[in-house]
Amino acid sequence: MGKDSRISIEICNRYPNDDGCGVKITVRKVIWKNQIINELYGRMAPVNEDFFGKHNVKDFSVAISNTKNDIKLLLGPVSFVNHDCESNTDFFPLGPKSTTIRANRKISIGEEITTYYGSLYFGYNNSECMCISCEKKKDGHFKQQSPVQSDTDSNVEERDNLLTCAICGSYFLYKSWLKRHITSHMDPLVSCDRCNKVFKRGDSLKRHIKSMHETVSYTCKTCSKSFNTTSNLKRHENTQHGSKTKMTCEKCGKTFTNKQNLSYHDNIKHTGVKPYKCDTCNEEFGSPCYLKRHVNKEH
Ligand SMILES: C[S@@+](CC[C@H](N)C(=O)[O-])C[C@H]1O[C@@H](n2cnc3c(N)ncnc32)[C@H](O)[C@@H]1O
Repeated sequence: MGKDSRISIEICNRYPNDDGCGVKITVRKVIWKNQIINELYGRMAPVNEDFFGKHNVKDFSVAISNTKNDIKLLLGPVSFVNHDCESNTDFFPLGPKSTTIRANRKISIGEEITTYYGSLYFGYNNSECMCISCEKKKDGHFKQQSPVQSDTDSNVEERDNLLTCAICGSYFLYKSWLKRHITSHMDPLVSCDRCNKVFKRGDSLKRHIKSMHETVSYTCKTCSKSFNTTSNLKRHENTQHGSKTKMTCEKCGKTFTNKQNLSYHDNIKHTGVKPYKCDTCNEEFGSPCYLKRHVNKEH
């Protein structure tokens, strides 16, 4: 980092998984709410569930989103930013493969810049998270754990309408979520009888069989090309046969398949107009998608 940089990189011994050579990013000049911290950019490389079979997740700088099917390796300076469940920045995507972060409140000199990796990075519901907010609230890694029981059926405990996993103490609203979670404590269970690929969960195996071995095909009426899912066919029709006229942004030349997406882009990138208001805290956003992301994270 240059002498005039807003941020600096410092040694951080808080997290055992960093093996004594961890770092953190701190602030040297005040960063105001909504300022984009473009020094901390990153490139995202999608990975699939197989990745976890071959690597220890924590060997990498990995950002995991809220669904197990949308996992991205995050590379570049942003990967030095640690996670906090009440982070002072959010990811600010720059395109499908790159991102940076944006302050969600004022960050004062000396404060650490933190962000939110998603709810699965440190175990389900971040039950192993060691961030400062979890420490203060006695949550994550600092939460009192339920005692371990030997019988799987007795690993289900109902408390105040929430279900608790007695192995790791994570809470779940629905029994089906808890059941699925419990399989994550077990060894790989199921294998595909057609190609011997191993999966931790039955629903992953089902998805695999459907996409790899069951050749239902959807045919394009214009060029007769076949696709294994309707969404792939739809994407092909839109991109190859131009069923939708492309809309071009006059200010930067970026194209969109519909007027609405062009208008969201114009709000966010060019005009700063924010027509979508959060009912709970009145914060305003340039697109419904940004508003939805805010509501999911904050409320
Ligand atoms: C994306 S890197 C962040 C930078 C990291 N401190 C370093 O020195 O490379 C993610 C790693 O940082 C550590 N870490 C960051 N935030 C954490 C948290 N809230 N709880 C536990 N470990 C955390 C873990 O070792 C994690 O695998």
